[in-house]
Amino acid sequence: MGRLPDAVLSLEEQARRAYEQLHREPDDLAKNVYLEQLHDRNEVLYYRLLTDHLSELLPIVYDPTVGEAIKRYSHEYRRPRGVYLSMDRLEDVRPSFEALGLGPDDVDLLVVTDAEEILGIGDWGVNGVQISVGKLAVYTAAAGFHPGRCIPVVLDVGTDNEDLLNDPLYLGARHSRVRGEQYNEFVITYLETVSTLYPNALLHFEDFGPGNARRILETYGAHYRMFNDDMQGTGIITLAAAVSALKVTKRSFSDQRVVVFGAGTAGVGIADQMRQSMILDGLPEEEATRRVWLVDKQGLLLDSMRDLWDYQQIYARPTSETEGWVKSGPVDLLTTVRHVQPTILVGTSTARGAFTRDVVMEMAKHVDRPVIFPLSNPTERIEAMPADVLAWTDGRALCATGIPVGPVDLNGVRYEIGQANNALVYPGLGLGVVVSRAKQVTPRMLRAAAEAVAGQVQPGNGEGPLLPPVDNLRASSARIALAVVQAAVEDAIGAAPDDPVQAVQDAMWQPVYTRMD
Ligand SMILES: NC(=O)C1=CN([C@@H]2O[C@H](COP(=O)(O)OP(=O)(O)OC[C@H]3O[C@@H](n4cnc5c(N)ncnc54)[C@H](O)[C@@H]3O)[C@@H](O)[C@H]2O)C=CC1
Ligand SMILES: CC(=O)C(=O)O
Ligand SMILES: [Mg+2]
Repeated sequence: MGRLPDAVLSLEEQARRAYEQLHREPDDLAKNVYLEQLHDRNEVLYYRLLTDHLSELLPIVYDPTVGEAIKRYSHEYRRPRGVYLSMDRLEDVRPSFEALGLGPDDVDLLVVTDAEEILGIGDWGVNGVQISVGKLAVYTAAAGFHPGRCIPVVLDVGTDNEDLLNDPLYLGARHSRVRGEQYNEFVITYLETVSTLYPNALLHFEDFGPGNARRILETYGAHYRMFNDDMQGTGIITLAAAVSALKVTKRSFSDQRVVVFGAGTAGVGIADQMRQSMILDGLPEEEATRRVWLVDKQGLLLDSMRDLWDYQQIYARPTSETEGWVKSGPVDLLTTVRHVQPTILVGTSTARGAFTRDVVMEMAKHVDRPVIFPLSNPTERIEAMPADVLAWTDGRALCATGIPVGPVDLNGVRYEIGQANNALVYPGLGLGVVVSRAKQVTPRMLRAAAEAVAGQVQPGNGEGPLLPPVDNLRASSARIALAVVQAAVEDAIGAAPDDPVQAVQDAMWQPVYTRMD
């Protein structure tokens, strides 16, 4: 008694006050820290704010500010959030989850990272837990996942980041990154534990290094309900943006030549989706593979190179094809563009500014409407800004970016830039998996999600965005979820609810206080 002021505020009034407080924070990182503290103090209020101001606050709790928050995590740390699993204590994996007190039907989703390749900023050890937290915030705000039914997880396998290892405040295991058998044992222990304790949950993998990301998905994807966001989520959101771009150019996938710059987890995931779409459009497999060119640090990937990852090899070009392209040394991006004359250029390289004026103008010489997607995150890694790309091409380019970018005004025309970030698709995809209780995430479900995204935009002559706006993410996620439920039923791995539209709505949690009578 006597310990509270007299007034009783509604959730809306509290949200107004929190919004005012947020706006007094001096910069985006401070806003992120403020919101995380609110998240700890009052989860419903946090989500009310996030849901009501999604397009404004998504860049604060998620991409690009989350990158800064991850770098600063051990210094800004206030309270733990999530499950921290250490490679040095395998025996603690199961008890760590059991201690949450959640039963087999209480969990819909786990997001896990080992933080080897966080966004485009590399290895951030245990700090990477914030990418799991950020991805889950998007799941809840964008698709109504109940926050009490989701678990963020970090696999702390050590770090090779010298700054962290030598930072007295670093919160993770203070040794180099463990690989090989011991790493595999850790991952399988995680998979077995969570799939036994929470048999209906979707297992989302985020920001693993390129070798592990693909190997884990390929080895275990058929046995667990799992999804790799960087490979599959990025692949399908980029595919959706490409489908929209082709509505403008009025061409089909079978006419495309695709150059992907940065042939890692995201880049090859995108290449795979593009290739698959060409095959569906009627190209023979071999021909579809030949329509994709990968360029990485060593230049255009060639079959004579001995240092290629196994997943890059199918796209390696015959060395003979490039005869006469260069006097000596690697075939760089500009030379590749000059000879290949791509219709679509994708950037997943983390190399800021790599899509130079020369590269873009060379591409625009050969195609009327160059499709250019600089997808690297965060802002300091983007290959080119759409304002430059549009100016260099006199408004002919069709752009989408990984980070949120405002509209570009050029010669009296306003161009809206779609955000080709997997956040625009994974929440709806996940909701569809949960509603259908699908046992796996199949190619048909992925493609259904991409088509559901692309079906929501009318890009006009290219001035409209290639992807739906973030403001409308809840409605967009519901549409994606419906399409995914349908695809799961067609694949006979999920159940059809009597009324799928209502089932999707019912599954979406709303940030409101529950009555306590
Ligand atoms: N928009 C979106 O939804 C997503 C964007 N990304 C972004 O894509 C980028 C790559 O992410 P991941 O594929 O997960 O990383 P990754 O490490 O698996 O792949 C990066 C690739 O780029 C290559 N690379 C690095 N510097 C290069 C240079 N100067 N020239 C050519 N190639 C270079 C690396 O060798 C590697 O093969 C990051 O910036 C990430 O934020 C990743 C996932 C989703
Ligand atoms: C968006 C995302 O998943 C990434 O940049 O890694
Ligand atoms: Mg990622």
